[in-house]
Formats: sequence, structure tokens, C-alpha cells
Amino acid sequence: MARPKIALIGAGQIGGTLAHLAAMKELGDVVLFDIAEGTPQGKALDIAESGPSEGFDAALKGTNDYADIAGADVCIVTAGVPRKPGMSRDDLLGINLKVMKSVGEGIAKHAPNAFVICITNPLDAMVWALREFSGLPHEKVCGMAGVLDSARFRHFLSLEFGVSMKDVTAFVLGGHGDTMVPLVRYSTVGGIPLPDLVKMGWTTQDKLDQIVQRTRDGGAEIVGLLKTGSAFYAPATSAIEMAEAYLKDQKRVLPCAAYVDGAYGLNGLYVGVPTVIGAGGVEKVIDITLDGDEQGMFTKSVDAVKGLVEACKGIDSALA
Ligand SMILES: NC(=O)C1=CN([C@@H]2O[C@H](COP(=O)(O)OP(=O)(O)OC[C@H]3O[C@@H](n4cnc5c(N)ncnc54)[C@H](O)[C@@H]3O)[C@@H](O)[C@H]2O)C=CC1
Ligand SMILES: O=C([O-])CC(=O)C(=O)O
Repeated sequence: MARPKIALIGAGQIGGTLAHLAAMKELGDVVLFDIAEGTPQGKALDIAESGPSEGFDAALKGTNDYADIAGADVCIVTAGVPRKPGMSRDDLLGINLKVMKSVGEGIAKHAPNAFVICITNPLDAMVWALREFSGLPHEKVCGMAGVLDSARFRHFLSLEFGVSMKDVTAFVLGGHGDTMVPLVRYSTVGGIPLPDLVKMGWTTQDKLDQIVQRTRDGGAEIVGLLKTGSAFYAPATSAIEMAEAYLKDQKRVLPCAAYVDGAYGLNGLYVGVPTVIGAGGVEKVIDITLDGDEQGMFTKSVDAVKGLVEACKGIDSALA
């Protein structure tokens, strides 16, 4: 049986890391696409040359021609611009919206049956725009953010509790911005919800509040340290987890920016929610019950995403 084909649209920091991870995990053959001439070709060759030592079987190709993504099973989109210190993700909206238009058209023409994972920021608005420009079914287009934000939350919690990251679960909902909602009540250590761990005296509410804020600021913390761009190892790993769930029909329960129509009282909006990802793409949106405080934070985050979607419509009349 032929290997799956994975198209990576954008061969920058995340794109290159995605290609390396996909090859090392033997998820399929990889095509790296970018408008920069030489970059995707150079990265594809470099990674292919790591194959003999690593021992993976995967073909890698770099290209500047959308025709080479033909028939891709998965497309992961990182094309666009990352932020620099002092910028918010939302500052990227105008420039990256134009990129989503050409990427959406390229995918629609050459890989209309792919499962598409958007990473480009500002994430929730960009995945909405990419879906609009591509015209693909909503369940086949989603955005990566919740897996990353939840992984950051889990990492910080594991440091606080001094336990393995494997034993920490966490969910972060809402838009991938300053208003994201780390859900303390639905996050656990060894199955014990965080509020119970406060009652048990293993941590304090104050420490949890600080971890929640560090999670919300997780992207900015890395931007401040790197200075020339944003995080790429953990973002790439998170998207690969989603791609693998689709390719292997794993039915993973993963938070992602999914099209929510009906659940959470929403009427057709891309925003971070828990989902089930399998061979059908985003097969289910899990409509968890939120208490008053959680609902208030989620509504604020949803409103921020709605504002960005309206801004997109203002910039490109084809979206209005
Ligand atoms: N959703 C999330 O959780 C995260 C999102 N991001 C976002 O991911 C995006 C990519 O980040 P990096 O890989 O670090 O950036 P990068 O600058 O290293 O790579 C972006 C690549 O896109 C290419 N590109 C630009 N316009 C293009 C077009 N029209 N078609 C094809 N390729 C094009 C550039 O040549 C460049 O190689 C940024 O928007 C960043 O903000 C970054 C981290 C996490
Ligand atoms: O912060 C950024 O600009 C990149 C990003 O979305 C993240 O790392 O969460």
C-alpha cells in the first residue's frame, strides 16, 4: 500500500520541524512547499540525508509548485509571518490573511480531499478564512492551538507537582490569544482534579493562578526569549499529534480550533474546543458543561475571535 502523503505549506521554522518529525515517525512521504526558492528544497534534502542514520523510510521533496501537493492526505499550513517581541498575534492578521487566500486556493485545486491543519496566526481567524477560501468541508479543516496550549499547561503543572507530564491532563479552550481559557476544573494530576489538589494542600490557588497566567502568556514568553520569531518545536509536535490521529483513525480526544455550529450556543464559528479526531477529520465537538466563571471567560474569548473574523471580512470583501 502506498504511503500517505503529507503536504507542509510553509517551510520555515515550524514547517521544517514538521517535516523532520513526520519523517522520523514514518507518518508518510513529505512534500514541503514554500514561496521562498531553495528553502523547501534545501530542508527536504537535509532531512532526507538524516534518513540513513535514523533509519526511516519516507521520501521528502521540496517545491515551489502547488502541483506537487496533488492528492495529499494531510496539509499542515504554517505559511505566513510570525510575530516579533512587542507584537500581538492579532497584528499578523492583515498580512497572513492574504497568505491564507493563496494557500486556500492551492489546496482546493490540488488537494481537496486532504485533512487540513492550520497553524498560522492569529489562529482562529486564519483557520476560518482558510476554510472559506478553500471551500473544503468544515470537518476536514481545523486549527492547531489547544494541543499546544494544553501541553504548556501540563508542563508547568508537572513542574509544580514534581510528577511526570504523562500523569497530567489539561484542557485549554477558547481562542488562541490572550483570552484563552485554561480549564482548571477539568485538568488533573493522576486523575485528581486541580481544585481537589488545592484542598489536599499539594498546591495553592495562588500558584495555580500563576500557572494559568503563564500558560496564557506561553507564546509571548518564547517570543521574548527567541527575539527573532516564535515557538516551533512544541507547535510542530502538537500538529503532528493531530495529523497522526487522523491518519491512523485514532479517535483522539484533542482540543483544537474546530467549526462549532450548535454546541456551546455558537452559530458557525472556529474556536478552540475539545474534539474527537479520527479518519473523518474532526468527528465530534465535545460540548462540556461550563460553570459561570468558565462560561464568562469562554464568552470573552469567543467575542475576541468574532472581532477578528469581522476584521477579515472588512479586509477582503470575498469573505463578507
Ligand atoms: N497556532 C499556534 O499555536 C502557533 C502558530 N504559529 C504561527 O505559525 C506561523 C509560522 O511560524 P514559523 O514557521 O515560525 O514562521 P517562519 O517565518 O519560520 O515560516 C513561515 C514560512 O512561510 C513562508 N511563506 C510566506 N508566505 C507564503 C505563501 N504565500 N505561501 C507559502 N509560504 C509562504 C515563508 O517563506 C516562511 O518560510 C506564524 O504565523 C506563527 O505566528 C507559531 C507557533 C504556534
Ligand atoms: O506566540 C506566538 O506568536 C506563536 C504562538 O502562537 C505560540 O507559541 O503559542
